[in-house]
Amino acid sequence: MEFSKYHGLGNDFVLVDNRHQVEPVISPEMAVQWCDRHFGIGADGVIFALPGQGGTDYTMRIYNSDGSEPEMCGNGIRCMAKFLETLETADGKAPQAPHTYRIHTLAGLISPTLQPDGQVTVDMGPPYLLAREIPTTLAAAEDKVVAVPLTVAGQTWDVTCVSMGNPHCITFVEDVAAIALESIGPQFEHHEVFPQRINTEFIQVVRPDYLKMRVWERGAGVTLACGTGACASLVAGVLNGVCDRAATVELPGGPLYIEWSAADNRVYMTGPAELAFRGTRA
Ligand SMILES: N[C@@H](CCC[C@H](N)C(=O)O)C(=O)O
Repeated sequence: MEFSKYHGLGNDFVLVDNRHQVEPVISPEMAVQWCDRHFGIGADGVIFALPGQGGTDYTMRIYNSDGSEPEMCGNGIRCMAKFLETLETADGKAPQAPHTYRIHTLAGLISPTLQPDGQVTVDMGPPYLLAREIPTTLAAAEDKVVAVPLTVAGQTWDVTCVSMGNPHCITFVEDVAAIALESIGPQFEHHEVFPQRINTEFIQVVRPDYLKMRVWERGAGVTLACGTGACASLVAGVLNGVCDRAATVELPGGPLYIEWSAADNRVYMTGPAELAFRGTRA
């Protein structure tokens, strides 16, 4: 089976041309094998470019490296836009930048735009802020979860929860480098207050327009970048009054530019996506 390996700031994915059928061509169990960095191709997830639904151009589905299926992936959808550009070019229908794709995801319609400079800007839709939308039991169902105390590993953290279609728990800290992500991350991910598990971001506010972030991803562990996490963190920063509505979010793999528009309440993410290599998997 042919595949392409892409990454967005080191958050890496195996991309599969699945345009001929509506179900992913490999199972979640096979995705776990493909993602294995010693015995497989090595990736944070496997992404399938499927036929569109409900008037969209394409559908994106993704399996995390543990085989679970998240609703959305910000770095992944930038990679998918680049992958589609290559597939369409091979079909003799090369899109001219700026070009916007309408992509159906489990988080609804998401629209990435290929920019003339090679970057991809994604209309990530509105953030979801109510406890029932995250979901979490940290607050009453119709309340927002902003700077709510949560005890993890014997320490109390003031957390803010935001869904970008997938769930995120954000904590603002003095120094992101001091966080023991490998040990604390899994304890957030599997905490009983998060019935669908959670992605966990630690944020250091360098300036109101410049945030540093480290992430523990649900189903993937420590990754070099998380697009939905950067969007959720910017929204959390605004809700806590510690950052501007537009900011650069510096991740271990590099920077993303994020804006939460006051005009339309939607979050916009701009960043790179690169082909690493193509291959064939038996
Ligand atoms: N790395 C992604 C998010 C992938 C899904 C996440 N692990 C989850 O389970 O929600 C991104 O760039 O957004």
